[in-house]
Amino acid sequence: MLFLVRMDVLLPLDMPSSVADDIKAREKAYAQDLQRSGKWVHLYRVVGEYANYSIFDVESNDELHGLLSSLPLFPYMKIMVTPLAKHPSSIV
Ligand SMILES: O=C(O)C[C@H]1C=CC(=O)O1
Repeated sequence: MLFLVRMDVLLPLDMPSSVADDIKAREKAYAQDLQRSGKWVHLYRVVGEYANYSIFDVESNDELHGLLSSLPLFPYMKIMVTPLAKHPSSIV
């Protein structure tokens, strides 16, 4: 099952930079593990925003929820999920 996911990162302005840097480092490691596993298929920065658009390929809504809610940045992100279906004109 494919999902388009937008994540907007909203770190508290008063969060110490050492804490933010630790969360971002753990987020990067987790995100790269998921990319290597094939579940996090695409990850793009939104130009000019601290946000990304991603494509996930997972078995279920519950699996996606588990992956997203395990992101170290999860408490600090607004996440929007769009389920994707095959387009009738698509050739892939
Ligand atoms: O930077 C972001 O967009 C948030 C998050 C998603 C992957 C990652 O490493 O951080």
